[in-house]
Amino acid sequence: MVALARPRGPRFALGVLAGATATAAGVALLVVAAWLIATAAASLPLTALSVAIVATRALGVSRGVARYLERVVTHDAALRTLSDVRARVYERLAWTEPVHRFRAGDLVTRLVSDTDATQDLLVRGLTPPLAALVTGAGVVAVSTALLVPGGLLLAAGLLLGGVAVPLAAAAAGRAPGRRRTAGRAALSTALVDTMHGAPDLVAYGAMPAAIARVEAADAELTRVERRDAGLLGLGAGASALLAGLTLWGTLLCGVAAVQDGTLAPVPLAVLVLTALAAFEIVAPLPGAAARLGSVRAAGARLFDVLDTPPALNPGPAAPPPAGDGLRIRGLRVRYGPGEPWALNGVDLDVPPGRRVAVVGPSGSGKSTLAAVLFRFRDPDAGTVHLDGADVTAVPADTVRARITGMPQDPHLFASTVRENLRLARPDAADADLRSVLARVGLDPDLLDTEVGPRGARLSGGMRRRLALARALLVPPTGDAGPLLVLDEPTTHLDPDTRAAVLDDLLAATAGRSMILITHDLEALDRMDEVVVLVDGQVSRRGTPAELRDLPGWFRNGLSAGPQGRPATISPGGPER
Ligand SMILES: Nc1ncnc2c1ncn2[C@@H]1O[C@H](COP(=O)(O)OP(=O)(O)OP(=O)(O)O)[C@@H](O)[C@H]1O
Repeated sequence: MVALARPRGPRFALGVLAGATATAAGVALLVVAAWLIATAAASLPLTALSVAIVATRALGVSRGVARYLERVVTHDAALRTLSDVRARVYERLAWTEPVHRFRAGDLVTRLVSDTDATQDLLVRGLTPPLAALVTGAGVVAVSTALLVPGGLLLAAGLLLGGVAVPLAAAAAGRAPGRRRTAGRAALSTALVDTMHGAPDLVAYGAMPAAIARVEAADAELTRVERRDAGLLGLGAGASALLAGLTLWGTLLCGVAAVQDGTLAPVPLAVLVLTALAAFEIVAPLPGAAARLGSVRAAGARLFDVLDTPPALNPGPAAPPPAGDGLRIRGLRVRYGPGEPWALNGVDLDVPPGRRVAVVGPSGSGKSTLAAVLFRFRDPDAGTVHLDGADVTAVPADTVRARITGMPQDPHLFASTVRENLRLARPDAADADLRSVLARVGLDPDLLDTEVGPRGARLSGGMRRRLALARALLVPPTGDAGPLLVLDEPTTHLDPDTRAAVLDDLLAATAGRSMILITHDLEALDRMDEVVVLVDGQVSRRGTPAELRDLPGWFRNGLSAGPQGRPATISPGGPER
């Protein structure tokens, strides 16, 4: 984690310097004040003390200025590091795989709290110990110069308060820190799951159990936090005890030295107040050390996201040449080593302007094909060429500009219809937005309507149509436009709406290259080709009319109708 802050090294060094200056100024202020009071007590003329008086004022001011500078510089460096870390995490998430691997609430915690822990480490765990080291050495040197046993006593006190107590606090805080980080993740996972699934939980009467889970996670976190606070209190108490013991020890040593005549009375006051001030240097360390356990646990969770192997290779920055559409050969994909092939040797051609329907039973690999085309995953074997260029060899965003559409579960953002549409084309004029809404059968006057979280204020049909409108809005890049990949655009719609949406969709996309993944077999007459996928392999391909005459899943599905369509089919059966 510290390595992440390396680019901000000079700023952190300046922060350490400013922190050390602030602490040194605080100690020096007390030392000079002690000398001033003790010397003034000896009734010297006040003018002889003018330098010390000015020094006291200067130290008082410079202490505040240096502390301010330290806070500004270290927080600035830490926040810049944090934004670098966040950018890396978001970039990693854009490669999609962690999104599928982690639960939503857990991922939110990793993104927010665990990333924030980096700041905790840099601001509290890095700068204060280094500043303490620099100032502590200086203070011990001054004390030793005044009285060797006093200096040694102070060194021992500072080592105990600045090293032994923080080490003990770090050891004692390791397990609670881990539990605290895990507890925070458990609470937000339970909360987000409950909020997302609230309608279903209410419908099945499972809400009280879900709330009980949230309460249990909350109670566990509170318990751990309370123990954490106790630990912090113990650390602060131990520091105060050590400070008191060192002060008394120094005083006794100093008084003995004054009686022996080896130390004058004025340096005695300086020595004792130096010891008192010196513990300001190590005071923040036990608290910071006790937090190291949770910082380490948060760092491990953060690197869990950053180290998740990507499902695709981002590719170098070079645009693909314009050309002959999509050409897939021998495509094989699986979701993990040893898992069955979701796609197992698929060939598919979609020349510009051609419309291909991909159908097949549930789990046959249709959405996996869409995921490869949207560049959410890379092929494990085989090739996908778009206009002559291998899609894995060009940046994912370049491919997504030429292959666009609607994933199986499109997301609507809690904003207006206009803003949801502009996601696809930020510079689209209202006239374009109205026209695309009309094309998918939505009222063009809806532009300013708030759709609610995940489009909750729209009907299911309207949500689907809005997502379709967004897919259709992507600017065309050639005559046939970008290849449109629509993954079940009519799912969740009632049969009448489904037919109407498909009709509107096919009319609105006339002349455009398209892959339509669907379970609506009746409406495919306007498609140029139908490809039937079964168990990740192409079992039949042809025009809708040809397939209607061939035995197999397509003909069975058509005769069974929308309600009776077979969900699965045996892999080796004669009806493939
Ligand atoms: N994220 C994932 N992790 C692991 N396996 C997955 C994942 N997504 C899909 N699969 C598996 O890959 C296979 C193909 O799934 P896919 O979603 O592509 O099928 P589909 O034809 O789109 O199904 P449906 O018509 O039900 O949407 C299935 O066996 C499925 O269990």
